[in-house]
Amino acid sequence: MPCNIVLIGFMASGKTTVGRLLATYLTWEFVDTDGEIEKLVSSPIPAIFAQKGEAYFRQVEKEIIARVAMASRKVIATGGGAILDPENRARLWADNKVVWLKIPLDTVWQRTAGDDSRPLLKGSTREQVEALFKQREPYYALAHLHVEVEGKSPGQIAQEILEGLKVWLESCR
Ligand SMILES: Nc1ncnc2c1ncn2[C@@H]1O[C@H](COP(=O)(O)OP(=O)(O)O)[C@@H](O)[C@H]1O
Ligand SMILES: O=C(O)C1=C[C@@H](OP(=O)(O)O)[C@@H](O)[C@H](O)C1
Ligand SMILES: [Mg+2]
Repeated sequence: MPCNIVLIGFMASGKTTVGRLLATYLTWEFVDTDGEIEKLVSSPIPAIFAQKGEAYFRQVEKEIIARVAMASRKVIATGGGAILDPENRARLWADNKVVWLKIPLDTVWQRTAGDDSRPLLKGSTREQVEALFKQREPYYALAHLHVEVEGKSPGQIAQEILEGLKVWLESCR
């Protein structure tokens, strides 16, 4: 029976950072779908986008999600665009708890200034990123638990997730 916590949210909301910490608190395994993609393709994300394109990246992302969503007692950090695909959503939501790390767009911008690791931010204007943000928000809002990240440390956010999922977590022990 899958019993995973899935972190979703816009780029730089802290899915990877908070997910890793949350997994240590729970003594569960941590999986980052972007990390799994990089391992499978043996290439960093910017190189995958540059050499093979976004469509290829999404195809590999989908394969990885099909695999990890069936795991058990794992904290799964997704990439910010993973929830756009309806099959990904069906797999991530099935028997798992999905948590939205909700970040203001201004904070995304501050956190990623000078960071070249996210091709969709690097190659886009602020207006384009804002459009992506608004397009994705209704899908993030489908999460079981919404956590505002602004002004909180990764540890505080991880604690808030533990508190919010307390009853469900009892059934996963
Ligand atoms: N709660 C937080 N407060 C301040 N900085 C954070 C917080 N969470 C993450 N960060 C920083 O923001 C950046 C993006 O975090 P990351 O975990 O990679 O986000 P995501 O996986 O959602 O893209 C990193 O530099 C990370 O250290
Ligand atoms: O939002 C997106 O479409 C993407 C988010 C990235 O992950 P993070 O959300 O961890 O930055 C990574 O999957 C890729 O660059 C595409
Ligand atoms: Mg990440």
